[in-house]
Amino acid sequence: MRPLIAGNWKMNGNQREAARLAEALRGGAENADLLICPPFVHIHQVAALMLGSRVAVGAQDCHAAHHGAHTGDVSAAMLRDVGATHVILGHSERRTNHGENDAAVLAKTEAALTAGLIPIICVGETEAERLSGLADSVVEKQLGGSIPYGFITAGGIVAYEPVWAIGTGRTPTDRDIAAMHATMRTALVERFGPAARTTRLLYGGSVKPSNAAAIMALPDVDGALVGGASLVAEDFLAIAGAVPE
Ligand SMILES: O=C(COP(=O)(O)O)[C@@H](O)CO
Repeated sequence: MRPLIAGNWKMNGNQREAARLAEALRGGAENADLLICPPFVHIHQVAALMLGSRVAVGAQDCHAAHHGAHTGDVSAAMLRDVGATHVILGHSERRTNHGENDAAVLAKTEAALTAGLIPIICVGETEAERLSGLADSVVEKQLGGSIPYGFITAGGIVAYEPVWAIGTGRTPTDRDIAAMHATMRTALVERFGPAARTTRLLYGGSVKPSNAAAIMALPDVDGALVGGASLVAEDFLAIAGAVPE
């Protein structure tokens, strides 16, 4: 399957910086699909700039409700309306800073699917959980609790992001990444059947140009979710360029 390199811009950039970064990515990449996920306030502008390009635009979160009295929140339908096609859900920063649990991620994922957005569900263990030998069971529980039926056929995506690798410059060994992706594939196929063999499984956590080729070559790694390096166009394109042909 064609890999996906997704950039999570997190809470960075003003309008001018967002436009400049988006323009620099407009040409896309040879061997991978590109997705960029700006902050909510830049999605409309960036989606307009990307019209007619091979680069998709997504959001970093959505509310579970379609509309209503939810001060400060944004619905999946609103995101679709301003040009988003994807939404990241259950990122560890949302789970930690906003207390989101698997049930909340499940509800948001259902809302995203209803609105016609492709969800990217993030899962991953803390360092303490890995050191205790709990990484597999933590990720399997997150997958079991946050993925609804309909996710696989809608092209839903899963990102394995060990919490301790996010923004730290540290990554699991290639062997550990491959093992976790195999675990996730098995869990998805057991639950959803053979269709889950083509579900994209992304790796995220300190992906950069220097380690992208090795990570992208691993079995069951179908792309990357990139944070810091996605804010520098040359680095993001270099990561996309590291995808094997
Ligand atoms: O959080 C993520 C990884 O961030 P890095 O800065 O690449 O470690 C992931 O969601 C991409 O944003």
